[in-house]
Amino acid sequence: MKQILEIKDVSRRFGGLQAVNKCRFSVRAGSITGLVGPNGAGKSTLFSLVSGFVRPDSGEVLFDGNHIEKLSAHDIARLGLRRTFQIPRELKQMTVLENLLLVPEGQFGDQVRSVLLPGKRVRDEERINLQKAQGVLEMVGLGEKAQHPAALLSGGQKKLLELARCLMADPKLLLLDEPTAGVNPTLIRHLMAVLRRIHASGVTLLIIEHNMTVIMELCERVIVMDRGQVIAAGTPVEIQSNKEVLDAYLGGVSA
Ligand SMILES: Nc1ncnc2c1ncn2[C@@H]1O[C@H](COP(=O)(O)OP(=O)(O)OP(=O)(O)O)[C@@H](O)[C@H]1O
Repeated sequence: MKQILEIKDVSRRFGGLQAVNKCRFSVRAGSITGLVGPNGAGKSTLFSLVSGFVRPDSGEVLFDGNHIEKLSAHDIARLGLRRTFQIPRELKQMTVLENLLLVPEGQFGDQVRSVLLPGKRVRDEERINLQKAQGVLEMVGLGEKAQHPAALLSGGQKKLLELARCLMADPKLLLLDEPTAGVNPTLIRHLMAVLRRIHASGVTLLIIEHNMTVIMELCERVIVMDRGQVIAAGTPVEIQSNKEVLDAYLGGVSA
């Protein structure tokens, strides 16, 4: 069983607070894995450590067998590991489609050599990216909104746009930070269908989520963190009846 992500004894301290403490787990390639835990457990910090936005104090992170713990966020993203944030970061002044067209890298049109290359090559690339963006917007269900200003999307639609922006980069692994937070129940069903579609297209998903219905329905395996550490891992059913997990959520006061 190939592991696409291996987190080995990763730690990070903020002043006096040990936010992540020798955290250790793996994510199987091709899986949908959940990452859960009470508020402040260190889940988002762990995402930042894995995606290069925050540097670990110690420990190793391997993506597709390669060490990435010292790489920049930009380089990690280029390898095919992308993340979303709890609060989407769309470019508000642009249309939904323009938000996607900004993502592809190394476009001939962006480079000095485009001046030297035949215009057809630039136009061909623009046409390919446009087709890709339209396909991605259809996939997430935003096809009708392509020409809308991103600022006018609902909270749930902004989450879909952020997903779409990630998909433009052809990720192998997507880290999703609370994709359903602030999303209305109807759109949550749609979002879950979209996540299944993304997964079926070959992308591995690691999802931080407080909505247990989403975790139970989507994930084959769940990792539970508390106080910066992994305290349990297993199937959603196993996790639900795990005493340590119940204690962590209830603040250690369960019977
Ligand atoms: N940049 C930072 N500076 C100082 N403390 C931080 C920083 N980032 C996170 N923390 C602290 O680290 C701890 C873990 O936070 P983190 O956001 O990773 O938890 P979480 O499990 O994602 O929580 P939630 O489910 O509420 O989002 C918290 O106590 C938080 O206040």
